[in-house]
Amino acid sequence: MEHVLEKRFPLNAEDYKLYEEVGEGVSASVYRALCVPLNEIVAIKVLDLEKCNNDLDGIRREVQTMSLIDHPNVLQAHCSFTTGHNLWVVMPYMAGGSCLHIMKSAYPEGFEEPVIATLLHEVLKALVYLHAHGHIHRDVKAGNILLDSNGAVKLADFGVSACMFDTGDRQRSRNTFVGTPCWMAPEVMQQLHGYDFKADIWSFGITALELAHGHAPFSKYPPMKVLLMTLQNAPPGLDYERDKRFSKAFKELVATCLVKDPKKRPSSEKLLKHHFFRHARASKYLARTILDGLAPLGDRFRSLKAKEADLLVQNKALYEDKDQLSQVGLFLVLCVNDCLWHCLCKVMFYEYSFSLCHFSVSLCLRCVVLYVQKEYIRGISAWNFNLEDLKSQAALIQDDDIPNVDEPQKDKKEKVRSDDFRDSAETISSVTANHSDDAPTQNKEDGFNNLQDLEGSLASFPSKPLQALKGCFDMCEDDVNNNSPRDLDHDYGNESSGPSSSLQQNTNNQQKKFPSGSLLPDNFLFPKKVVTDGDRDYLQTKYASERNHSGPLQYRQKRDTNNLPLVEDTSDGAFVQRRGRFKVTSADLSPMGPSNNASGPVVSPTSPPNQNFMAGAILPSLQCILQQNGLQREEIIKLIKYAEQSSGKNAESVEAGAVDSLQVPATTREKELHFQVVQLQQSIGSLVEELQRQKMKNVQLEKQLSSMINKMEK
Ligand SMILES: Nc1ncnc2c1ncn2[C@@H]1O[C@H](COP(=O)(O)OP(=O)(O)OP(=O)(O)O)[C@@H](O)[C@H]1O
Repeated sequence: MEHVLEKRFPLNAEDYKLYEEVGEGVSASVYRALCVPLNEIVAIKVLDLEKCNNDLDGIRREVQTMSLIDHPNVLQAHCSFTTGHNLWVVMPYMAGGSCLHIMKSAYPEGFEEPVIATLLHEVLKALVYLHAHGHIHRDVKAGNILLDSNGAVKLADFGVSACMFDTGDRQRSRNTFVGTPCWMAPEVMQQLHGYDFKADIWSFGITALELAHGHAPFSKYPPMKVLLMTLQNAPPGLDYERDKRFSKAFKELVATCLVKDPKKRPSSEKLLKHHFFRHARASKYLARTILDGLAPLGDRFRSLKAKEADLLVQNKALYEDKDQLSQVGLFLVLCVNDCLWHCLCKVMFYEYSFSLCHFSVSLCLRCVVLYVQKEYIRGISAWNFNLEDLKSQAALIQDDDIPNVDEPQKDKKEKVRSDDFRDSAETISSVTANHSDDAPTQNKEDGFNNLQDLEGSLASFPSKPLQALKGCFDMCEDDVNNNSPRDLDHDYGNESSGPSSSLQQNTNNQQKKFPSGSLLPDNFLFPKKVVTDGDRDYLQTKYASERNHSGPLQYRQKRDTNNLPLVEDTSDGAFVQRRGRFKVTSADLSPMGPSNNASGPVVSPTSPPNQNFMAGAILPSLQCILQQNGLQREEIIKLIKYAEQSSGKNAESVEAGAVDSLQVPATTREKELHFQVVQLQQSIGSLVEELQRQKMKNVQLEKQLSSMINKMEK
């Protein structure tokens, strides 16, 4: 055990000399510094309290936790004090930096297995210690695993940790929706029964995959999609084919951690005995292998930051160009004849046929384009999305991985080239739940397609589901309560110390600061280039660091530079492009229209060849607009169903009514739906309140019961 506290670090800013910046997180910048009286190099995390005033509770928790813990694998704070409006947390300087930064600098494809085993072993020891002392870390990820120059590994960042021994309001924080989406356990997202230490085991499993691949599963997707994918899909894992370089033991370890039912996950203590850790070496091994030859941390940090800043500039320019391009595209498409539109409609909006088909039948092209434009704008305001966020969410998500990167494990024989974001319904022949016997067979076509599942998932959120989702994952119950019609604190004596920020505040903060995972802000567009790998063309990120190595609250937006189609496989089925729920085949894109659709309108073969190009420019925009609209429509139907059910009406007639209501003219329909949504929000609000009240009663009753049992036992 280290006994650094005995050294008595001074509590005065003048006793420290700040050197270069070595890290940046959502809430803080970290500097290398010299503690002058002790002549010791330290790291100082500087938090601007004025900027963090919505999360003082989190900061207090972090500082408290960091000063009380004492384990060689947990980053302990030497001391902390305020200076001006800043809080300084003085801690040991970890000269190797975080595993994430090491990967970004030198191992973009991830580490070798012995390195991973060694890292994970050390991290697991930290978790065993934390769990034994009642702490849930809640943000285990490569960005929070720090290495010292001698290879020592420490788990850092207790900003969102929680204590299992907390009671009252602090206990409620265990039901809080915090963490980083890609690493977040399903039960943390679901908010059904709260969660415990096992949430860290899930994040540990995701971290294992992150260390193996250089990025976490789903890291390229926006948070909302990550949530849905985590909840709906079979857990991610190491792929039998793609991850051949990894041992069976490693695959098993990952599979053991990534089981959806937390009860079926092992405890950290049990996991420590897993045979995979027989491969673990002493931490010095890390110094020899991954740290050797690396530039000093400050330099690495600076160059990563510069590289990402460059990308930001490039992509901003590209994005602006692209905006202009799509305006031109819109104009051009307006000039294209209806015939082409009908063809495209069939191709692109095939899956929306139930509600959108009539556009292609009865509306002219100009109306369609105007309609989708209007819907797009309406969509933004209707759900009160931040425009940039919405653009990101709607961004055409492209698989920049070699196929099956993060695909859930499947039985080798039954493995189809399915992926939630790759597959269309017809390509899915079977998907077996992987190691998790509770993981149901999934509809993996798209994270949004299974209405029932989605409904279930969303219904389980503590407050307005969409708001919970778009709250960017750092929302606590207080935020929720602030949005409910009545203040729960009134009923339950809240010490009101929790964050009281609105979602908007969170979003704003997030735009100002960049999480540790990345040195860049949100809403940042990444270019991809088409590269050729053997006989397969695919879009590749320009830099490995383009992925969403996000800290809490962050996600990355990805777009190709020029809307080039993602060529996944030009052989069977000739998939040219698959984005979200859409699938476009090369046949579909042919001027003859989709060959397998006899009823589909046919484009004149004499159509000018540049029509496809023009259409290509506009298709992606239309795709995302319609995707958003489709989602919103589904949400509205669900909300209507939900409210009607809760007021005792017949669900079937509601659904019929909801669908019928989609057929009436847009303005009337909008008004009606809007009214119903307001009503629904109100009734959901009161249901949530009631649920919370019952939960609290339950907790109190449980406490009374256990104290009675205790008394009786005595
Ligand atoms: N003691 C340390 N020594 C060296 N580098 C550090 C140290 N502590 C933190 N860092 C670097 O600074 C980055 C940000 O620190 P930290 O994670 O504590 O900030 P944060 O705002 O809580 O970040 P986030 O919540 O985004 O993970 C880390 O990812 C790491 O690269």
